[in-house]
Amino acid sequence: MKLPARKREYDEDDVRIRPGRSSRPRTRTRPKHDDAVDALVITVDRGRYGCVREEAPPDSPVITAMRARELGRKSVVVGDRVALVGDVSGAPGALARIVRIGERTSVLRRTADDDDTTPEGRLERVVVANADQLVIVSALYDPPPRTGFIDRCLVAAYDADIEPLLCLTKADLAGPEEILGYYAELDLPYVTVRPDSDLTELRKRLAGNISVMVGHSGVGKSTLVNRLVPDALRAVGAVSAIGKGRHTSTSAVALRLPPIGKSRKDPGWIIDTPGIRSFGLAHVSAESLLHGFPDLVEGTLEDQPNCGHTANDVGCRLDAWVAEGKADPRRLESYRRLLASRAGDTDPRETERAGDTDPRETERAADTDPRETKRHDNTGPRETERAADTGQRETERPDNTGQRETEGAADTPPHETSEAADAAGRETAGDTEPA
Ligand SMILES: Nc1nc2c(ncn2[C@@H]2O[C@H](COP(=O)(O)OP(=O)(O)OP(=O)(O)O)[C@@H](O)[C@H]2O)c(=O)[nH]1
Repeated sequence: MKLPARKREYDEDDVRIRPGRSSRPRTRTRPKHDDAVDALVITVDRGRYGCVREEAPPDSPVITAMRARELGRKSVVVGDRVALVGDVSGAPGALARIVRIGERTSVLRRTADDDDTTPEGRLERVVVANADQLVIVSALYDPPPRTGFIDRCLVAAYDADIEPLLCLTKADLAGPEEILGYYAELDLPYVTVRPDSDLTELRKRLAGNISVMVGHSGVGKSTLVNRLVPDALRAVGAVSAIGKGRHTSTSAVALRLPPIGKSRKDPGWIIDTPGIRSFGLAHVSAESLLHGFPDLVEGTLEDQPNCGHTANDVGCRLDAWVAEGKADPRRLESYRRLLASRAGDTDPRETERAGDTDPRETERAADTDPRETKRHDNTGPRETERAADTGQRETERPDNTGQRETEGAADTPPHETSEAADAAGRETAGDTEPA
C-alpha cells in the first residue's frame, strides 16, 4: 500500500469510536464448535432465545440461549435453525450460546408501512425464518372476511416463496361461498373451521411443515391455536403468554403440534404471531406485487412495455382482461390499491376501510410508535438496546441507508455493548465466556 506523500492534519473527525478490526473475531480464528447441537428457535425475548432440539421428546425443557459474539450482525428470529454450545440442559438458569445460524429456506418479512420512501416503510422486519406455509386465518362472519388483508398476506407469502393456506373460521355463522368465489381463479387451498369441527383436515395440512398463522383480531386465531396445541402455554413455559393478546416482547412463538393419532409422521410446527395483524409491503417491488395476483398475471402479458398497471395507466390491458370476465374486478381493484399504497398515494383510512389493516393494529405501539422511527436515525446506545431487546430487526437490505439498525451487541463499540448487555441481561459477559 502506498503511503501518502505528506502527513495529514488530524482533527476530531478522525477519532475512532469503534475498536480496531483486529479485536474482532475473524473467520479463520473462530472456533469450530464441533460439539454444537442443532436446535430450533421458538421464542425471542429481550436478547434471549428459547430453543428446542427438534428430535428431543416434546416435553423436553426449552433451552435458553443468547447470541454469541461471533454471529456478528446476523439476526436470529423464530424459526431459525441454530447451533448451540454451552449449557444446553434447559435447566433453570442455564444459558447456552448460539454460535451458528443455519441457512434459511424462507424469510417472511413485513414492513410497518407500504411506502418505502417513508421511515416506517423502510423499517423492515423479519417475521419468521424457514416457514413452509402461511396460514391466513379469516372469520367468515364477525369480523367479516377482509379480502384486502388476505390479498396482502398472499403477496407476502408468494414473495417469500411460502405456500398460502386460507383458514376460514366461524363456519357455523356463515358459509364460505362468497369468499371462495372471490378467489375462484386462484386454486387457493383452504380449510373451514367451526367450534364443533374436528381439525383433522387442518392438522394434515400442517403436518411436516412449519406454518405461520396470521389473522386480524377477533377471527378466532387464539381459539384455534389453543385447540391445535392444548398445552401451548406449557410448551413455551413462562416466556410468553400464549393464546390471548400480544406477547410481552416477542412477536412470534413456535409451537410443536401434537402427533396425529398413532401416526409417526412429523405433525409440524405452528408459529403464532399475536402481535402481527397486518403486512406492510414496502419491501416488495411493484413487479413482485403482481405475484400475489396470479389471476391477473396473464392479463399483463399483452400489455404495453412499462405499463405500471395503475388506474392512471391509460390502455392498461388489465382493464380489458377484467371486462372480458377473465378476472374478478375486485381483484384488480385490490391490486391497484396495493400499488397505490406502495407508491404512497393512498389515504390510510381508505386502506383501513378496505380491510387491509386491522384498525387496532394502527394503535399498537410496536408498529407505529413514533419513537421507534425517530430512534432509527441514530445508532447510539438506546438503539442498540432496542435491537438487543427484540432480536427481530433486519439490516440486510443494502438500500436501507440511514436505516441500519444494529442487531445485537456484537457489532457495537465496547461502551455501547456494555449498555446493551445491561439491557439484555448481561449478554456481553456471556459472550466472552470460553467456548
Ligand atoms: N361462533 C364462533 N365463534 C368463535 C369461533 N372461533 C372463535 N370464536 C369466538 O370469537 C371470539 C374471538 O376469538 P379469539 O380466539 O379470541 O380471536 P383472536 O383472533 O385470537 O383475537 P385476538 O385475541 O383479538 O387476537 C371469541 O369470543 C371466540 O369464542 C368459531 O369457530 N365460531
